[in-house]
Amino acid sequence: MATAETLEFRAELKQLLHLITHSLYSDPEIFLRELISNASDAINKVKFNSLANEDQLEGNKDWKITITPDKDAKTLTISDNGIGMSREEVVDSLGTIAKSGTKAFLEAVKAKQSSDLPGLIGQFGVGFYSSFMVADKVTVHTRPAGGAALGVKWVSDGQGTYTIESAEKETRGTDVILHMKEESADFLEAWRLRNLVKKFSDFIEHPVVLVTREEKDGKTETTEDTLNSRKAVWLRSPREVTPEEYTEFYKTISHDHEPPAKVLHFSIEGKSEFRALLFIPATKPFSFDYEEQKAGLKLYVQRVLIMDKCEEVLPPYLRFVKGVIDSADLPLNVSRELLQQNPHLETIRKNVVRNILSGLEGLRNTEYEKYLTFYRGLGPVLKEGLARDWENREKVADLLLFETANTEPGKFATLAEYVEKMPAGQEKIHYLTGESAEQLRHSPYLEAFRAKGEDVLLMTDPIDEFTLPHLHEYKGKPLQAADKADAKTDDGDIPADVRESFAGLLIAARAHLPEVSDVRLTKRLTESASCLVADAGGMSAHLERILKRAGEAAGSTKRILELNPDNPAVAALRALHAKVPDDGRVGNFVRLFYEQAVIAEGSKVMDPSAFAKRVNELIVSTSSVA
Ligand SMILES: Nc1ncnc2c1ncn2[C@@H]1O[C@H](COP(=O)(O)OP(=O)(O)OP(=O)(O)O)[C@@H](O)[C@H]1O
Repeated sequence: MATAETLEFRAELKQLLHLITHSLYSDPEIFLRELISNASDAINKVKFNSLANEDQLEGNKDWKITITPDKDAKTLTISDNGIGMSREEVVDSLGTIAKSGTKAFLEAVKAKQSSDLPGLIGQFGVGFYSSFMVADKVTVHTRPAGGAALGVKWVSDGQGTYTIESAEKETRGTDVILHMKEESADFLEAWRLRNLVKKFSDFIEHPVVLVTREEKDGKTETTEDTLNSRKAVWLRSPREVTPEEYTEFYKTISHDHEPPAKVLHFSIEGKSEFRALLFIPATKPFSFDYEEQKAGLKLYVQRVLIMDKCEEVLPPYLRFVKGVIDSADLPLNVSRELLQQNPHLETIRKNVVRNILSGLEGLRNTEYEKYLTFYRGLGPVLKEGLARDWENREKVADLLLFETANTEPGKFATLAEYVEKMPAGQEKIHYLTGESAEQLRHSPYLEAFRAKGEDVLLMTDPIDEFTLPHLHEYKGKPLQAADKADAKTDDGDIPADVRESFAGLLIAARAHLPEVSDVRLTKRLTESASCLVADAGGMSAHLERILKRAGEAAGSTKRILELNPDNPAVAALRALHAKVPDDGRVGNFVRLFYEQAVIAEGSKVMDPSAFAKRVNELIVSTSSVA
């Protein structure tokens, strides 16, 4: 049998423990919520396993989580008769940290001011390790089903190493023994524990029992007192549940430190019966950028937890939603494969999606500021639905917000509002993508639309380039990129004589500019001299920049240079070319029109010093005083 071994925590865990033990955590009391939640999960796991193999229970199914304070020994013990852990599981679970984004999270923490740290760590959710906020030593004594000899003891002071040794344990399950720090001694008071369980863990479905011992007449009297009301929140009537109870439940399942923006609590009856309790977060959780986020809800079948993250009931673009589904119809011993084919699941999923989307709509209509905060963080995730949820894409589109050429900076319009304000004769929804709304507002592409009184959506999320094309149209109006070729705004309306007079210049310009696929006249511009447009099916300049930044070999697609024949500079160049076709300046000036257009679309000119030289030559040639 293996004896005591001292092992090192994995590097990331060491750093995390360092942060925790240096009391950067604002809320040490949450350790109790985390440990009770782990104990409850452990009971759910063995309960689930026993569906297939009752031997696992070893006759021990009087489900219970006990909290035992011992003021003399200064310990607080949280015990469960759950699944327990084998030696390997202890090393895997308590010596390493499984969260995928821990490294990135720690990098981010390093870059922040120390005053921001408590909030950040709280949001990341440190689970078991939060014990070290209140204890200077933690002992875990645990064993899985299979007999006392499988017992294992894990001990650590959270400083970098832990020891692990075999230690017989009579009953299956886990004892977590916290050796409390001096300043955390008040967590050994019964009243304190009572209040905390009521506050954090009232809804835990298994009894949370406070065990106190008192010396009376030379004898030790033990009292057991169940502290929680054990009513699963989702099974209660929404009228009976207080906002605080919802919030505490949400915090337990999400690790979020803020209350949710919206609670959706509903039940469906009929062919498929189920209850759902879903939460929409107030902001993008900090961990969203650092951990892989899988969509999923807790799936209960008749109050037994079947799956902690059932992906089948929630599409990936709604992965920010947390919550519970409790179904009456699914079989208890369902496997993931069988589950996928179960028709009830499809009904659940459809209902869940419909309720979330209308919940978001309700939030937008009644609590706009809250919606805005949610949307600023999670709008880009929601937008994935345009591409991924064909059936609901118009509903997703209803929820989107855009700045437009006409909105005040920082204010938004919905697509429905945009369409409502479209003047008679406007057939398409125009949009322009780029880095910032401010930059786009100055774009020459807006000129002709402005002149016609038509508005343009300004899209600044990188994901817009990928998701918007999937929408195709909204309320029967096709979407059209303002910087892409469109028959309406192209040179069709230009009088034949104007075209004829420019023909020579256009031929010369094409010869001077191998980087464009064509040079032509346009009605798109009313003030500027030139702009670049992509072919109808081509890639916009913005998308090309995004792909290049992401290291994708996008290559450069050639765009079309459009010249505004009414612009005085373009007209002057036409006159110069008509008079002296081989004047050396023609090539330079054509290139300047091209470079202006490159700058206007938000890209960089290839050779800035040559550009400056051309401008300077122009200044010299036109500044001579007669
Ligand atoms: N009481 C327990 N019984 C059995 N296993 C446990 C117990 N407590 C912790 N574990 C194991 O240790 C792992 C790590 O626990 P920890 O609280 O750090 O994270 P978690 O519970 O997996 O994640 P989260 O806190 O985000 O829910 C758990 O996933 C579980 O496998």
